[in-house]
Amino acid sequence: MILKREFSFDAAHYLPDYHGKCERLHGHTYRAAIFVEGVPDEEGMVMDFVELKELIRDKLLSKLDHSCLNDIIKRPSAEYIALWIWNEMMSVIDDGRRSLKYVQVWESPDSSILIDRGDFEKFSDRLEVARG
Ligand SMILES: Nc1nc2c(c(=O)[nH]1)N=C([C@H](O)[C@H](O)COP(=O)(O)OP(=O)(O)OP(=O)(O)O)CN2
Ligand SMILES: [Zn+2]
Repeated sequence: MILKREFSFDAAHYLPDYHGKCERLHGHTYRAAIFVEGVPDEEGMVMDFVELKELIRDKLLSKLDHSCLNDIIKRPSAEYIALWIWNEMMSVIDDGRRSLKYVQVWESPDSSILIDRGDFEKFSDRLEVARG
């Protein structure tokens, strides 16, 4: 079974080296979704939605909401934001019985990226995290 929790955050960003309006600082109300695959436990749950909500708040929203994403990720395209979210969440989701299945990030209601484990393994080395 695949469980999903969606959430949103407001953030500013600009795309370095992009030739067009997005190279200038601007903002989005991003939407994102975490998909967890697993089997129901003795309580009948793949994962407790309350636990997932708290992990999203502590691991993601505390850093992303009302941030400038370029302070966190050097090239904050939706693609790289999804890789960053995967990197933050995989260790707290994966426990042998359940695992992170997909991360989806919407930059606008009509534009989103969906990544899976294979994408993370292939492209995580391209993720440049801003430091300091
Ligand atoms: N594959 C990607 N393409 C683009 C990304 C991205 O993350 N991945 N990001 C951008 C910019 O961030 C840009 O802000 C998005 O612009 P747009 O799609 O035009 O969205 P708007 O909501 O600003 O659209 P309006 O029509 O201006 O309201 C570009 N490409
Ligand atoms: Zn943008």
